[in-house]
Amino acid sequence: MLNLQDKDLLRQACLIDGDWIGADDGAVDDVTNPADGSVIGRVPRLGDAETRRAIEAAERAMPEWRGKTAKQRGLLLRRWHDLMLEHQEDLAALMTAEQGKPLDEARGEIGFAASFLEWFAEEGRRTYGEVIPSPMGDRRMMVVKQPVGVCAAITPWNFPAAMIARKAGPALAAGCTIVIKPAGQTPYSALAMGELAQRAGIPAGVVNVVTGDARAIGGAMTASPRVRKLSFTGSTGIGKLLLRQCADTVKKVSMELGGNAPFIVFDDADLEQAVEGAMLAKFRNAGQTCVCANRIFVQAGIHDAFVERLAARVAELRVGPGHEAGVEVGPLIDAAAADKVEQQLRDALAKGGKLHVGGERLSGNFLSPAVIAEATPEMACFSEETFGPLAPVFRFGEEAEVLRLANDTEYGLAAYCYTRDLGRAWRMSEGLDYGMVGINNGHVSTCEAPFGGVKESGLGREGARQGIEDYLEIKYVNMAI
Ligand SMILES: NC(=O)C1=CN([C@@H]2O[C@H](COP(=O)(O)OP(=O)(O)OC[C@H]3O[C@@H](n4cnc5c(N)ncnc54)[C@H](OP(=O)(O)O)[C@@H]3O)[C@@H](O)[C@H]2O)C=CC1
Ligand SMILES: O=C(O)CCCC(=O)O
Repeated sequence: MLNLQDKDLLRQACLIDGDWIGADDGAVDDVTNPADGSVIGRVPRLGDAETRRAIEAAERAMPEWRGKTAKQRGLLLRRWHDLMLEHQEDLAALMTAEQGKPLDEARGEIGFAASFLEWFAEEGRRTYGEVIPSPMGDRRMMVVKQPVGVCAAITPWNFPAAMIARKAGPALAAGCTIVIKPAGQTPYSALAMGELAQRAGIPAGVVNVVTGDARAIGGAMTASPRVRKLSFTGSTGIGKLLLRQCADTVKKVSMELGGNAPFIVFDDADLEQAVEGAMLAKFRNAGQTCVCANRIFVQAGIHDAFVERLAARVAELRVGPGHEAGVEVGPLIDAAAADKVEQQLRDALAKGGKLHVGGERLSGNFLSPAVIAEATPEMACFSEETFGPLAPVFRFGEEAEVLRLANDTEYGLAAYCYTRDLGRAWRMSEGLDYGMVGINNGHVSTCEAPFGGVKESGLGREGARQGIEDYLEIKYVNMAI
């Protein structure tokens, strides 16, 4: 099934210091296709010792890499970007095989991933310092920005390429080197990116990719005083664990963690626009994005029409293996993910939810996308991240009430609001305790904008001009003249 034009993009070894290596003890992990459980291949199961060697390689590569000009680094990043687009079809096929998302979405993600390399190739040239007006006549004071040092990145399976590019792009542009640990379910996209980084001419040791034992690799990364920054995307639980582990060496950290996005539709919203926004915000990547609409709040006056229209649109969604033409919703990443969504569905139905469409466990990891109305805050889907194709609709009355409900969560990543009242749009965007707000728009992610959350959704921002700051240290220089 996996018939790549460029067979060398299927790498089954790890990239350390420019060499493709296996585990010291030869251990490997199977990588399976979530659509049918078939084994795609095997990747090395590295641990502590190999990770420490990767960190040492990254440290050795630092002086030469940071010594290049931002423009020189940018040219190499740009070449990496071009190669990703040149190999978009193969990279998308690899991603669909290991992650399950429809091929069109996978192609889109490769473009999205490459956009971060291009953006930061350019942004690296704009890491300006400043001159401070001195309070003393014989002193000059300035601020310069310098690369933070060796970085470590731990990334999830839901966006196997974009989450790597969003970290490696700014790290490399800033003059840092990096050791990347992709999710166990989706190593091939990461290894193919490593291969393309090499072909782009990025020197050995600047980009290293290690697969294997998450605890051992994460332990080596966080314990090492050589690693000066950790950037993590994944669950809030593992994020907290890594934060604790980073405390001993006081590393800089970026954390992009879970979400529980409210999607709010007021009576005055454009119904069609709101439904289409909900389709995108809820069912993209089978509901497995951290910015997915988790709770859909609809005002009483438009509620029934919205539910009816949403259910009709959801019934049209084509579910199936991602490589089949026309498929819009692929499998969930694994059985545990599908079980979790099913549990939330059962819980909602037991507590009075009304199922309008879907909700069946099809074969394997496939679920038919579901819409439940009459959802209430007592249901698990109100407080837990669903990460799957289940859309619970909550009815509300007043603006103050929905704002309180929307903010009633420990998460604070993305929120969406549909209204044609300009004043309300401002009030809601200011009142929502979230890092990102979509107004009349169900898709906010782009390389030009700062992506990230507040509260337990994380620390720091990725993308945009802010995204490179997390990879830079500020140095203040005071000179007597
Ligand atoms: N914010 C987001 O985008 C994401 C949120 N999630 C949320 O998390 C839930 C569970 O998903 P899951 O895949 O388990 O997410 P995890 O947080 O467990 O995995 C994310 C990454 O962390 C790694 N990891 C896991 N344990 C450790 C550890 N002890 N030390 C260092 N690294 C570690 C994983 O490696 P390995 O794969 O090898 O275990 C993976 O690379 C989802 O259902 C969803 O709710 C999940 C993914 C992305
Ligand atoms: O789930 C994430 O962590 C990234 C979401 C990217 C997107 O919205 O496309």
